[in-house]
Amino acid sequence: MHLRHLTLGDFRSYPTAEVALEPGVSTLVGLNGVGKTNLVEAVGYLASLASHRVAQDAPLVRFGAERAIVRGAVIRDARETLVELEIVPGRANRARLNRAAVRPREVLGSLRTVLFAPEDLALVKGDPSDRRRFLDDLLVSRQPRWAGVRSDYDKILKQRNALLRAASPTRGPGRRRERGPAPTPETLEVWDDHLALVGGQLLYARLRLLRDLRPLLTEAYGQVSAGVSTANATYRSSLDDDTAAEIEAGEVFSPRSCGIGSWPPWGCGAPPRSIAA
Ligand SMILES: Nc1ncnc2c1ncn2[C@@H]1O[C@H](COP(=O)(O)OP(=O)(O)OP(=O)(O)O)[C@@H](O)[C@H]1O
Repeated sequence: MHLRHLTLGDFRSYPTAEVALEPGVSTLVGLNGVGKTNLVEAVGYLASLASHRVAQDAPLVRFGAERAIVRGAVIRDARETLVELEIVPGRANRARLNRAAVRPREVLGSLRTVLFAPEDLALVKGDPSDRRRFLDDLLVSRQPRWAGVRSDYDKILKQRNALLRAASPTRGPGRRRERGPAPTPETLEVWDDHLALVGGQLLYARLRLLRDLRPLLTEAYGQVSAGVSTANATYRSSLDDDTAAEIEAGEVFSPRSCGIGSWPPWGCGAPPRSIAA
C-alpha cells in the first residue's frame, strides 16, 4: 500500500496543501512548528478517523475556517482509491470513496497506517486505561466487529455507574442527591450481569490479541536491543490466574454464531430501549 498523493484544505495550519509521495521512505524536514506533524496527523486521520493528538475534531480545522478536507490517493495492488473526508466540528464527518458518498466508517481499511509519536510513550508510562484503549483500538482495526462490543461495554458501564450514583445517599461531599427513581438491587444485578458478560467478551479479545502480539513484540524488541535484553507483555487483571486462563482459552465468552459469544443476550436484533438509550 502506498499513499501517492495527499491533499489538504483548511486542515490545521494548511489553507491548502498538495503533497506527492513516492513509494519507500519519505522524510519531512523543517523548522519547529512548521507543520510536519500536521501532515502526519492528516494521514493518520484518513486511516483511522481519529487524531493521535486530540480527542475532538475542532482543533483539526484551521483557525477561522468552518471545515477541513483531507484527501488521499491510495495505491494498493496497482489500483488507486481516492479517499476523502470532510471534517465539520460538531457534525458528522462526510466521506467519499472514489468520489461517491459513503458512510465515514466505510473508508476504514482503505488506507492502513502505523503511527508512532511521542504520545505513544503513554503506552508504557501512562495509566492502564491508555493500554486498554490501545488494545481495543487495535482489536477494532483488526476485526471491526469488536467495535460493537466495545461500545456496548462503555454504555453498560455508564448506565451502571449512573445507577450506583443514584443509589448513594449523597452526591459529592455534603450535598443531598437529587431525587430520582430508587434503584432496586434486582436492577443493579441485571446491569452487573450485562457488565460481566460484555466485559468477559472484551477481556477474551484482549487476551487473545496479546497472545498474538507477544512473539512479534519479543522479536521486534530483540532486533532493536541487539539481543541485549528481551521484552514481554502480559495482561494483569484483577481476576485470579485460573479464571483468566479459562477466559483466554475461550471456555467462557468465546465467539459464537450470532454477534459474538452469547452476547447480546437479547439475540441478534436491536437492543432493548433501556440499553440503546
Ligand atoms: N487549527 C489550527 N489552525 C491553524 N494553525 C494551527 C492549527 N493547529 C495547529 N496549528 C499550527 O500548526 C503549527 C504546529 O504544527 P506541527 O505540530 O505540525 O509542527 P511540527 O513541524 O511538527 O513542529 P515540531 O518540529 O516542533 O514537532 C503551529 O504553528 C500551530 O499554531
